[in-house]
Amino acid sequence: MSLLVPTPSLVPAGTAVMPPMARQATSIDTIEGAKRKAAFQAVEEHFSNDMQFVGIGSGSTIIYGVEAIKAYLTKNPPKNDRYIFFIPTGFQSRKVIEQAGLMPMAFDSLPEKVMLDVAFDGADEVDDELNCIKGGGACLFQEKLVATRAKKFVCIADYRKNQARLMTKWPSIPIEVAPISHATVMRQLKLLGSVNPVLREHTLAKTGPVQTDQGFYIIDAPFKPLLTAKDVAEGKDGSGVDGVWDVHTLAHKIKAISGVLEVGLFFGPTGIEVQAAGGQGGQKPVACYFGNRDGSVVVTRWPKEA
Ligand SMILES: O=C[C@H](O)[C@H](O)[C@H](O)COP(=O)(O)O
Repeated sequence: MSLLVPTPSLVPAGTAVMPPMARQATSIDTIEGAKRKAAFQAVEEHFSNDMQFVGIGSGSTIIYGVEAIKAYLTKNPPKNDRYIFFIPTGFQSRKVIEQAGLMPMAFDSLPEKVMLDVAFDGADEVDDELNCIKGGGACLFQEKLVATRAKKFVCIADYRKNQARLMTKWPSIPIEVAPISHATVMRQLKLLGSVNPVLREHTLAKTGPVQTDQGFYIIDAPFKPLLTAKDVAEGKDGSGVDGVWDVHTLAHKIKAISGVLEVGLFFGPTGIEVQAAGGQGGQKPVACYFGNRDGSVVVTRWPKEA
């Protein structure tokens, strides 16, 4: 049976509004099963009951991540009734944590020196170097804050998200902007080579632009497929000539536009190195778990195994 990808019941209506081209007809059972399988494997390999602070991302896939954490903790409760605190990346994420009976802690309540033991999240597309596009559900800013604060970031997705380069199947880069600046940011994005950036609106157009948890807007900016660091090392030009960019250069260019709060490109170092790098790109995952149609899970790790 071929149906539209469902809005998960835990996602408040109007929150997870995907860019138009992402709404593809697909088999619900297969995709949801693939995501769930990937989530359980990711949690099995990266979560344990002696952790103290755990980041929880947003979207439909992370719901299975929380289900897997809950299942693990039911079998293996933390010793001495100790709490594990789960740091959400937005409203939906907090609801998912609460509904699982886990203990949320606001990002800005974290003790100053604390690093999260791990942060789990989904992605819209992941390339060969584990750079990610995120923000399909309009949650990229808090996701980047939380990922940047984690000792390791682990991504959970399905096979559709696994591409050699970003912008292969996913149509656009989500960019969170201050409402007053949206028109000027769109003009600047066109100058960078984005052919038709659009202000994301609710499906019901009369309700206006989608607003993020910060009350900001999202612009979805299409670009040509983005070059990886390997492409650049091999001599390909990612400086924007003919609208061809590499991930790092484009992310920095967009972030520098006045009015941009955050760009939905996660790149840069992994783990604790991120702090030294100032957290510019968020961080990319140390591993991404892609659930497949046949029930298998492909794991890509960074740095790549030899
Ligand atoms: O803004 C939303 C987040 O970046 C999500 O993690 C991303 O869109 C993936 O969502 P889903 O798991 O629903 O595909």
